[in-house]
Amino acid sequence: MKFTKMHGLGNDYVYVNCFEEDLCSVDLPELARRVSDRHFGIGGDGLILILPSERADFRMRVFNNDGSEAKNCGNGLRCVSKYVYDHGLTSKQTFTVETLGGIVTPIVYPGEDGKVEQISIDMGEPRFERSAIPMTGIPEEQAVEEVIEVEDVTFTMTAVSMGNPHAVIFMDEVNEEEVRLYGPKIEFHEWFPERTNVEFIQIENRQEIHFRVWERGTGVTLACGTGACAAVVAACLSGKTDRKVTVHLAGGDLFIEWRESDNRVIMTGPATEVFSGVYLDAMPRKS
Ligand SMILES: N[C@H](CCC[C@H](N)C(=O)O)C(=O)O
Repeated sequence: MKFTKMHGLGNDYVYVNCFEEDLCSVDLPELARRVSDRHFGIGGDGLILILPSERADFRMRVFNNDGSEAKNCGNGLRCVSKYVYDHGLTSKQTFTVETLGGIVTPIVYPGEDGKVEQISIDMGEPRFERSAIPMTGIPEEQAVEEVIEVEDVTFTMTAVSMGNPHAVIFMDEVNEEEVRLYGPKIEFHEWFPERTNVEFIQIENRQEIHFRVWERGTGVTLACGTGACAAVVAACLSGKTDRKVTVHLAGGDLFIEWRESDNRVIMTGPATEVFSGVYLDAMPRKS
């Protein structure tokens, strides 16, 4: 199986062009687990498929490294957008990509060599209602600056869906130890029947956020695009930032705007193609 290794600010995935590879009979969750293994496989935070779509120009499927399928992936969308333009699957600089969380609209910006350097993606509107996250166990219809408790420790949390679930935790100071300690406990918290991504944010000023993430189905990653969108929406909703914010992630910066005119979230940042290869190990077949 031919693959391409790409990353968005260090959030790295194994990409397969399914216009060329037929994975219809493959056990995709098992393939994601195998190729993501950084010792026995290719290595990555998961597997992303680039597919034809009947509703958009392309379709993206995302599998975390535990094999769970996700409904959206911001860093993945920027890499898919770069891939389809750089590899000639489209000559358009703006197009549509279907995800399980909805259809998004990337705009790619090629550099002097004609290869895409920056990508802006209209990620659509954030959603807060319980049913959209999904969330259970709270009386309110939305969780905005809700107090969430894990093992006698309480946090202030806002839940936002960007097609996938995010629990944004406001911290006075973000540290890696607390991300690793409390991330999984909140990911599996009883309020989130489908688990959740967990963003820990520290407000630097009205235009900057310090950000770390524990991703559902993967754990600590260097960046999370949908999480950065959710973090800006949560911070702005609480009056802590403006609508245009630079998010400082472990792997680099993303620029996020929660546009007042149409309530849509625009994510801008880079994408990198690292190498291509052929995966020679046995392909897991659907049982
Ligand atoms: N772990 C996420 C999927 C990947 C999202 C993240 N890598 C991004 O860039 O948005 C989930 O299960 O919803």
